[in-house]
Amino acid sequence: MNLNSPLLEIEDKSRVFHYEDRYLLESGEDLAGFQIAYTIYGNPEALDSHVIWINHALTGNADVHEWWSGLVGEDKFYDPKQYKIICTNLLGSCYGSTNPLSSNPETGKPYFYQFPQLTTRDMAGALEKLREHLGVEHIHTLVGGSLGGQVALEWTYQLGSRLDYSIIIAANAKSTPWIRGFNEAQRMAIQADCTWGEEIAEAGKSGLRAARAIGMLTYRHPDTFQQSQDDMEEKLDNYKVSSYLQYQGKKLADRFHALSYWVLTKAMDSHDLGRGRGGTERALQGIKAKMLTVGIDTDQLFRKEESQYISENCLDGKYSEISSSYGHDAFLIEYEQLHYILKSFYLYTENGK
Ligand SMILES: CC(=O)SCCNC(=O)CCNC(=O)[C@H](O)C(C)(C)COP(=O)(O)OP(=O)(O)OC[C@H]1O[C@@H](n2cnc3c(N)ncnc32)[C@H](O)[C@@H]1OP(=O)(O)O
Ligand SMILES: N[C@@H](CCO)C(=O)O
Repeated sequence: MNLNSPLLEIEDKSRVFHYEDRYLLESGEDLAGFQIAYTIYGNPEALDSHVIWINHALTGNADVHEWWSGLVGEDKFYDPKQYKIICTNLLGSCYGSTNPLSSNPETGKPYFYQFPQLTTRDMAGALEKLREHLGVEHIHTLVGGSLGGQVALEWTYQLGSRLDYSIIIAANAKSTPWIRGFNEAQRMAIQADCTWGEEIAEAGKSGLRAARAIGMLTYRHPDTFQQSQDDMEEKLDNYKVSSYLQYQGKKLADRFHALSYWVLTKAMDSHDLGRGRGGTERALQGIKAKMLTVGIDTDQLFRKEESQYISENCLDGKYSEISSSYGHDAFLIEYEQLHYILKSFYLYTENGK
């Protein structure tokens, strides 16, 4: 098959996978089945050796060619003419996968606050169920950033030799007290919303605005704000950065649910590749895939040393760095550097691209 044929039909399909059995979670609780929304972008006939699986970050969705448009798309680095590109909406998120607003099959009503705790391991396990359902025997590359990187690392461990390349960007092997602290502060903002506790879809919406504003401070860097949010005129109130954070808070609260935000930040807190596996170093040594970790020099949330730690402890690990004034979110923005880093990695490992 000529994967580069101009006649090749490129499918861009959003689908939903239904897992009907009981899904046991790390907490000991379970879900009475779940669904995962996913997109397959590219050649549906592509061989398993051409499957690229990409995870989104905290508030992303399955439409990877939209939120990572600089890297995924026709004539981009991950080109659907060449690859079968799969992206899911992670379990717990509100873009089509089972989340706290989904109907609980056992009660016929939304879970709301009864939704069980998820861990990154549970989220990776759900991806594994989808892989089995799709009959994908082998994955060429698994990529993820931030929360998506944590889930990707968990799944990398579980996939063993079914995976060739794992690319973990701005993430870590175990959540730090710093990350958990910021997540707790954001959940406190949600809890302070007087609608929190009500069984309505909009519960915690104002709190979510404040939570996103706190989050933005960790996704950017002081230099980003100095460059774009400094006030030129002398003033005593109504600063530019205030309007920026208000805007960002509203923008997220208008497209996301506080209940999902709660569950996903809790999952991020739970992340620990080494739990029950003799610690992170031992778990990392058990990874079979060729590993690239990418740190960001200005990341204040997931420090670059946490990415370095992963590659240093894997049997076949390489580290690269994005230099950016943008901070943590640089992995969603600095396409040119990512292109160079990815290309170098595949060339370095010889058998890849
Ligand atoms: C359905 C979905 O949308 S989900 C999929 C998309 N989202 C994801 O995948 C999540 C990951 N993506 C992201 O987090 C972001 O999109 C990023 C990091 C890639 C880019 O962040 P942005 O918010 O676009 O960039 P930035 O921080 O520069 O802010 C720019 C926005 O703030 C506005 N803004 C900038 N300064 C100010 C200010 N002082 N006051 C008010 N608004 C301001 C800009 O007008 C712009 O608005 P817009 O988003 O409506 O165009
Ligand atoms: N900006 C990212 C969060 C951190 O990766 C998102 O909204 O998904």
